[in-house]
Amino acid sequence: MSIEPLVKATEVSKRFHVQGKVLRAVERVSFELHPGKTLGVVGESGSGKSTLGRVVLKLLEADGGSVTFEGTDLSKVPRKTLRQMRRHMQMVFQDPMASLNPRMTVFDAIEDGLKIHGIGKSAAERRMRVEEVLERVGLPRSAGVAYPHELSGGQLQRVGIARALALRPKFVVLDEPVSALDVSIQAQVIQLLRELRDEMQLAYMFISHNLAVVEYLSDEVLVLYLGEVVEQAPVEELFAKPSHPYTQALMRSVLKVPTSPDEVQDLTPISGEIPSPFAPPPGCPFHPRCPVAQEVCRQKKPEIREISPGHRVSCHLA
Ligand SMILES: Nc1ncnc2c1ncn2[C@@H]1O[C@H](COP(=O)(O)OP(=O)(O)OP(=O)(O)O)[C@@H](O)[C@H]1O
Repeated sequence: MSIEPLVKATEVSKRFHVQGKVLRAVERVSFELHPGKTLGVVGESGSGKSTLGRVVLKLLEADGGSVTFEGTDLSKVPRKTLRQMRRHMQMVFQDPMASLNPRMTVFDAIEDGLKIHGIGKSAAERRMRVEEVLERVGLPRSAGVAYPHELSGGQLQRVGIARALALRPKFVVLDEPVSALDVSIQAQVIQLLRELRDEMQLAYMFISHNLAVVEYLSDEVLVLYLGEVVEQAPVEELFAKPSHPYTQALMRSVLKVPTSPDEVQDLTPISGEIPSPFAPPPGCPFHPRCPVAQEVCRQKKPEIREISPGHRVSCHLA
């Protein structure tokens, strides 16, 4: 493993201004990501996962903190350089249909990306590259002539992945890449993502609201609540010793990968509503929903602290 991380985020924050009010979408998030590794990002809807992904790729401007890619501070690179860097930093979305032009064939959609980034000297070279990547993501060559509406959800997501990977990126943000797919197809696509990562030494930021999906692919996990990291740990550690009540609640609220066909799983939805991001509660932002909250949690905001190497938690009681 290289000493220098491929991607490094330091205290990254992003605020939105909506009708005169400030919404803290991402608040002081830090992480390091190395080639071949996956950072899982989990949290309920509105916790800031997509915003974090976009800020890290500089599709959105951060308000605070910094992001470096291969040691280069993204806030300091000129637009032109950023455009050139983009091929190495790609994003795959939940809904591939929305990001594909309905009037473009799969082949053209993938080739388009190559043209934009000036990859492949000739049409023949680009064709080879498109066919190679289609095959690599498990699509038949004939898929190239298909239009998006002719493909299934799983095939479309493979196209989305192919389009990103044709550029041979180093870092890919996967934003809920399997959430729209049937459960049986989810496993296939996740397996594919894992193989591609290992083969190409890709670094992933894998965004999902489902901890069970994140577990299989991640090396480290960030748990976000109202834009803030409440827990951050190596994946085995997080699942062995989830230490924030929110992480524990998330774990109880999603189906695990069954260990036997007749295993019965008890699902407990997280109680209470997510507070308004415009007016987060005082003290610990999770206290109104926390089953073990005490007076201190209502009064004082916990600082994130390390409870064992690489395991950080923001809870008074952890
Ligand atoms: N462009 C925007 N303008 C204003 N508010 C925004 C914008 N984008 C996101 N937000 C708000 O920022 C917060 C974080 O949103 P974000 O989409 O990052 O969360 P998420 O965890 O990805 O949720 P989901 O799983 O639903 O996509 C939410 O309160 C959302 O309403």
